Amino acid sequence: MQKVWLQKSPCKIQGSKERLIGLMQVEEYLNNIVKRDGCVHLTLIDPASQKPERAAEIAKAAVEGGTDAIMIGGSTGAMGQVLDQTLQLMKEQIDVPTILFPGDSAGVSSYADAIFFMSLLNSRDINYIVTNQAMGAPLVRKFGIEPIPMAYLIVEPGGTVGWVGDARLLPRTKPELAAAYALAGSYFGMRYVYLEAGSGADNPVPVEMVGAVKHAIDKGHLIVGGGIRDRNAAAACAKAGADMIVTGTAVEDAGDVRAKIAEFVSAIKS
Ligand SMILES: CC(C)=CCC/C(C)=C/CC/C(C)=C/CC/C(C)=C/COP(=O)(O)OP(=O)(O)O
Ligand SMILES: O=P(O)(O)OC[C@@H](O)CO
Ligand SMILES: [Mg+2]
Repeated sequence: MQKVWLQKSPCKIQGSKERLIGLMQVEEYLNNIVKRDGCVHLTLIDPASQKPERAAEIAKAAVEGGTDAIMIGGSTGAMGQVLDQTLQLMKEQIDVPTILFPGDSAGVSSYADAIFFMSLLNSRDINYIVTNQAMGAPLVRKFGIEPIPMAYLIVEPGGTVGWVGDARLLPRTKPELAAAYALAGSYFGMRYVYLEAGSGADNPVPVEMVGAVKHAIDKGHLIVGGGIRDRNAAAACAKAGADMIVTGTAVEDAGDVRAKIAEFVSAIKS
């Protein structure tokens, strides 16, 4: 596919350096792939898990395997310089968008193209609902990063991110609760919903829940992640209504990153 997000004319954003991409363009790029292929594949890379050079290699192999964009973030570990360096090296190797997936305002880097500007709607902690976002928002503006408004919902078991984000975990057997939160997010104007089982979860979000949430948000876009390890799990989520699939651990653990990504990509794209 032509890289629509790179074709746009340069756009000057107040207070930031000139960038090749402007507001809305990564979101359009992703949405166009959903229209074209039925589903997007996103590779999650945690900058704290390896050296920047290795992260750039993984990103390159992921793009060769057919991933559509790179998400970068982690719920624990250092960000700052490591995040900046990781993104800088990645940008030399890849030609797909880089999207921040931040745990707090320290996860905002000027070297990314976009940010999932998310609120953890089922958190008990105001910091994860709005305070971290308020601390990060001026940086997003200053750096000229494209914010993509997103409702982040954590489902049992929730993993590290469930604990860090103090989530009142959505029960796996209650798709209607997840759908209610997703609907609330869409009424707040969030165009994306992310259903998260937690990185490394034994099982992904149940397909019944994926279907119920997709039905509730209608034209909104649904991202599903956590515990997706093989083509069957990825295909089941896509078939149930996920517009985008995230894989992190399976890619980190893969001997052959390119082949592992190709497995996911062929499973989810029509
Ligand atoms: C928009 C801004 C500036 C901040 C958002 C702040 C929010 C809502 C954070 C949600 C909670 C959180 C800690 C999210 C981290 C996102 C993430 C990278 C999860 C994946 O991390 P894991 O892989 O589960 O955890 P490890 O990093 O421990 O591997
Ligand atoms: O590491 P995995 O299990 O693929 O999970 C990815 C993502 O949903 C975590 O935020
Ligand atoms: Mg992780």
